Amino acid sequence: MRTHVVDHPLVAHKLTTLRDARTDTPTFRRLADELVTLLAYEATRDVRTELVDINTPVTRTTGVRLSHPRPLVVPIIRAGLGMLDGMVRLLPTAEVGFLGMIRDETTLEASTYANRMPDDLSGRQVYVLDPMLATGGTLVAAVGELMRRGADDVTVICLLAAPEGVERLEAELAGAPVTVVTGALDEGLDEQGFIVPGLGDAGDRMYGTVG
Ligand SMILES: O=P(O)(O)OC[C@H]1O[C@H](OP(=O)(O)OP(=O)(O)O)[C@H](O)[C@@H]1O
Ligand SMILES: O=c1cc[nH]c(=O)[nH]1
Ligand SMILES: [Mg+2]
Repeated sequence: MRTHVVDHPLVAHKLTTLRDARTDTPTFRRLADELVTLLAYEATRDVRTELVDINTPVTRTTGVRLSHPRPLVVPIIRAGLGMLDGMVRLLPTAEVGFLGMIRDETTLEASTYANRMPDDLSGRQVYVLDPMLATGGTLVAAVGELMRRGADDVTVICLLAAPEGVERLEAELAGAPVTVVTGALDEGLDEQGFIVPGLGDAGDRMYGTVG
């Protein structure tokens, strides 16, 4: 597994406002959307392309276009849904699959309550969207489900990651073809499993719910 922390002043600037407890829900959503396009720029560096001949108004030339099979984008419901529009704006031909997952706030165990994805993911580039990589339980389970369906090229895009979560993914997905792209690697987790300094509960802040 490979981890890439995107070191860019615009990412740091937007993350700072996202973290700020005073940031309201509409602004939080807008910033998450903007951040995913910046992170996706880095995460799609190896997206598969093919050569294509076109005519410009001046001459014939060879360019590139996204190739088949189409990439698959998988937001982890709920909070990951807030990253979907920004991602498909960059990859308009992508197919979208869905995983609904919730972390038990006491045991910190992740469970899946919705699963709507293509059966065969072999040969597909898969981009998983989840703003928070905390203990890593959610993403270990999500990537495991993708690999059971034959996925062999998975990129996870997170807004924030904790070192504990990255280490768990490295341990449990050792040797798996997985890349994690994150806007920041934070200090760690608190006793409730929240990322520190973090931004609180991403889903609640994204959708205006409490608890
Ligand atoms: O790395 P982990 O310790 O598993 O925690 C990370 C998960 O927790 C949050 O989801 P949550 O369970 O709060 O669901 P929500 O998106 O519906 O709020 C977050 O969006 C991740 O999916
Ligand atoms: O800090 C955290 C950890 C898990 N899930 C969140 O939404 N925030
Ligand atoms: Mg939540």
